[in-house]
Amino acid sequence: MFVYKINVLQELKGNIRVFCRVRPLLSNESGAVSYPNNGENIGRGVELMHNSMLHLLLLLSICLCMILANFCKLTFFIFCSAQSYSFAFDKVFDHSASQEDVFTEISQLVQSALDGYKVCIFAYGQTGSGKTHTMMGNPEFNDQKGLIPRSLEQIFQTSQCLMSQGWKYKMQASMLEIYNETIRDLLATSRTSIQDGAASKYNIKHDANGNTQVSDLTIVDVRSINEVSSLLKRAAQSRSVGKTQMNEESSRSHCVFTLRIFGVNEGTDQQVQGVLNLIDLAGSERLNKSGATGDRLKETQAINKSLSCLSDVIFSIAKKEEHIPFRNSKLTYLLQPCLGGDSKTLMFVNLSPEVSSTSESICSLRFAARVNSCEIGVPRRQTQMRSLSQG
Ligand SMILES: Nc1ncnc2c1ncn2[C@@H]1O[C@H](COP(=O)(O)OP(=O)(O)OP(=O)(O)O)[C@@H](O)[C@H]1O
Repeated sequence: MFVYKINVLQELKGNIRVFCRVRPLLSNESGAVSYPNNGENIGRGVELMHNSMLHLLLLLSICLCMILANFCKLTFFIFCSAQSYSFAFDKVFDHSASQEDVFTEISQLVQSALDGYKVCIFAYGQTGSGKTHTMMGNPEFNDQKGLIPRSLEQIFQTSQCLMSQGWKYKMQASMLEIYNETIRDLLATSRTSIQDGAASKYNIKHDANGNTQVSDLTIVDVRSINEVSSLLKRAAQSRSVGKTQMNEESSRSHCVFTLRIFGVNEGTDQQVQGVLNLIDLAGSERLNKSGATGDRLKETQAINKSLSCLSDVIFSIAKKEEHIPFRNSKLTYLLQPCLGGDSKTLMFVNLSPEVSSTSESICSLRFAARVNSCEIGVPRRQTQMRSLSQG
């Protein structure tokens, strides 16, 4: 099949792949991120320089002694005090990477959903680090479109091309957010139904094949990119967004877009069933830095709690523990087939390059390194002959 080579490579690996993206500096603060320019980590490595408080205190006391003993050594100690942290992932995009550059790297992974794989791509990172820019971007402008609109365009274009080989596809879209540990249907037709239904509806269930159903969630048949674009617009208007000290337009929820793809080849009777999950997680943030109070505080606590559950799940998978605490939050339970099943899963870790974000970036990178080391099941194509499924 057309992306056979890539599929085989990913199947052999069985790990969650991680791409890192560093956004450009938005303020005139200086940056703390650099990239290796030689060796095997070109294009894969990222380095952060960090002066921790503990480090500075230690340095100050050493320096005081050094001033008394030998003034010249002071500069040497100041230089040595900044610690460098190096990480390597499957791919690192620096501040100059365009939306198109990023999409080019994932386009074949997206395509494999048409081949019958479950594909899951999610963005993780500190608030304001560029997750929404990476996943959604600004769909109104060609050069600013993010992964979600680009992926959908590609899926529709390719499915059209495959018609000449006998393939016919049916696609269904749904979109939800997890806000304060409650699921909201972003494609529900009125705002009331989004809020009313929250408590009692939307139970998450996984079947034996790892296919996820969320009860009562609106599922829309989509036949063209124009139909999907208007759904994305509708969903964007419903999403919980608020202004924080860290981001003018901060996503206060985890947002999950799902496209189910059913394909049948009229010539060979082969059937495939793929899923594409594209997820923009809410950003982690330090309460003292975000200055959150009232509703924002409650949201921040819910966001941090579910991200901490995600971290617990990743730790358990990495350590190959018998019990993986998927059920501890809605987010981890929803992501169970992507993290513990037979999906092709890719995580973007987004970074803010400012010096003031360094300790948060190091936390994100450590988490990402742990995710990268997780071995999940071998990706599996969902395919069968039409006669078998009918009989
Ligand atoms: N690669 C980039 N190029 C240009 N601007 C960017 C890039 N990444 C992010 N930005 C800008 O940085 C700001 C914050 O980005 P964004 O809203 O995507 O962050 P976020 O991680 O989704 O934050 P939150 O978790 O608070 O929702 C936005 O103004 C966005 O347009």
